Amino acid sequence: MAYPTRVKLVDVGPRDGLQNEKQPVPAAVKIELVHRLQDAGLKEIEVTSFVSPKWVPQMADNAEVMAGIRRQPGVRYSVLVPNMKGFEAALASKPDEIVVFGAASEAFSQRNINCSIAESMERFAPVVAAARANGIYVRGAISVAVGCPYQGEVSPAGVELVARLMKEIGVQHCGVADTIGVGTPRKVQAAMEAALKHYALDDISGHFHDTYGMALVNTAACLEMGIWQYDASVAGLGGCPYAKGATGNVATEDVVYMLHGMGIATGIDLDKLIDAGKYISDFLDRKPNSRAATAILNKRNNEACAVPS
Ligand SMILES: CC(C)(COP(=O)([O-])OP(=O)([O-])OC[C@H]1O[C@@H](n2cnc3c(N)ncnc32)[C@H](O)[C@@H]1OP(=O)([O-])[O-])[C@@H](O)C(=O)NCCC(=O)NCCSC(=O)C[C@@](C)(O)CC(=O)[O-]
Repeated sequence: MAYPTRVKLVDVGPRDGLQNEKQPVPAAVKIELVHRLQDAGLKEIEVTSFVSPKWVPQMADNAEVMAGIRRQPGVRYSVLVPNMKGFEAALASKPDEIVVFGAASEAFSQRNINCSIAESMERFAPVVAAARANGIYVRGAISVAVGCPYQGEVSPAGVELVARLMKEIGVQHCGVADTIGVGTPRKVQAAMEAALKHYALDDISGHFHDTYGMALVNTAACLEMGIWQYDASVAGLGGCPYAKGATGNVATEDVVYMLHGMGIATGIDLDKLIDAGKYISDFLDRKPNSRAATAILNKRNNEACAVPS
């Protein structure tokens, strides 16, 4: 299949990226990050999650962050929701999209959302119905689609099962997530093929963490299948609090650099995106975890230091 000519990237940095940070990140900083991402051309931003603050304290300011965003026409703002309590709170903040998140392994489902896969679907079903009744689009995320920190290998059959269950309860989009970044191209393609048994190509996305440095090559493998929607996190922020040892998501800057180099449009201004990544990295007192951002920031510094002849 030919590569897509255009790719949609969802920046999950404000949510997936920051949820695991130990230091408090003020709502104002999260809001500024969202503003910088939309100014860089991101058309979908995963802003926060309406989960239990006892489980993920960093997202406790969800309503404040959603209320503080200067919404830009054409940009979609999504939030994670695990149950009806979360949905009711999220609804008041007017998201364009909600994300219900299940897992392809029983062990991860228990650790992450404290219930079995079957129970998670029972919880999600009324959430999905209520969201759709309110005109809110529903994405589903299938975590640990190629490997689980508690179970080990995850088979494509596990992904297919969760994709089928999500489809049956009315989830409109299926995100296939390599939560701990253990996937390699053929394994990731097999997980995608499993999801494709229940979702159309246009309703599937990839979400890759970069623990083993495989996220870009896995993205390229999915591009070969025609998959044109991906999550990524500015400055490579992130990690799931219930997937110890996993590093951040693939850096949005690296994905944009690769796609533009392949002649694939994203609508994103790489320089502005790098500035957004530097903004949040400076706040967190670290360097952006992006090879492309590091190279371009070094180039900028060298140019600034160059002595005119
Ligand atoms: C799902 C629960 C809530 C079940 O947690 P539980 O303890 O089984 O829930 P419960 O219904 O028994 O309620 C216990 C307490 O939590 C409260 N509660 C219950 N629900 C909510 C809510 N929505 N918002 C706020 N509070 C809530 C509830 O009111 C009660 O409060 P208490 O009476 O003790 O004071 C919990 O396990 C949880 O919050 N888990 C979230 C874990 C999480 O956010 N993980 C990271 C996101 S997933 C991810 O990062 C992966 C992804 C998507 O990026 C893709 C990938 O890479 O894999």
